[in-house]
Amino acid sequence: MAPPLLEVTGLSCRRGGRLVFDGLSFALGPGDLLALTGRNGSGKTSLLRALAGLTPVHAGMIAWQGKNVAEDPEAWRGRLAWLGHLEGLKGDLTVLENLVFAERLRGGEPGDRLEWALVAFDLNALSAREVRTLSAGQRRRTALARIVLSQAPLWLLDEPLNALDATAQAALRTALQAHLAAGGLVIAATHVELGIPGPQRLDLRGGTPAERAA
Ligand SMILES: Nc1ncnc2c1ncn2[C@@H]1O[C@H](COP(=O)(O)OP(=O)(O)OP(=O)(O)O)[C@@H](O)[C@H]1O
Repeated sequence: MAPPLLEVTGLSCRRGGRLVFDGLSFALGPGDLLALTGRNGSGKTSLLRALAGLTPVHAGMIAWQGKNVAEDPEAWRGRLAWLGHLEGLKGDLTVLENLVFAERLRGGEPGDRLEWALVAFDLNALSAREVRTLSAGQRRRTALARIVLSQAPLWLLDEPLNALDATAQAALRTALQAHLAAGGLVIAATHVELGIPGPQRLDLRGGTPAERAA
């Protein structure tokens, strides 16, 4: 078995003064998919945000290749691609401009992969449209194209199937499987089955250890 790339140990997170989760530990290696499940408010988004460094952790450690990611937040940000409820796209830029902009922010040039990402999420016909004029599903497809372009080893996805039609869901599954087959890692919060064989599962129950044990 490959050694873990990502190790989460004893992670606790408070939001609004309340403990959302406490003492979470798990480890993932190359090609691992972790599905986060749990009721509304159980802490799935909070865990993804904590992993992405967007929400502070109260206790515990996140390590990548054995090194605490808090020691070099910039390097950590470069290793992950984040898809939240809000896509974080620039409304006044076109689909194409958004993808190029995101790649340049990461210090790269999309090159040939740009065409591939546009085709993968059926965005060619929309590439010159300003993102603010797109439907929810079209915006989601643009955000997913940005994720696959990123070449980040760890994808953190919050309800990635939301707003996607059947064709776009199939495109996402293909992209996820290619990423995992190439040794990438995925952590996805989801209320529905992702349709990828053999995910690991972490069922969040929220609250204090005593509440979780009840
Ligand atoms: N910005 C915030 N400030 C204070 N509390 C928050 C904030 N965001 C979320 N919370 C609280 O943190 C807890 C976990 O919320 P979170 O969004 O992580 O749940 P979730 O499992 O992703 O839920 P859902 O399935 O509804 O998306 C909830 O009790 C929620 O009310």
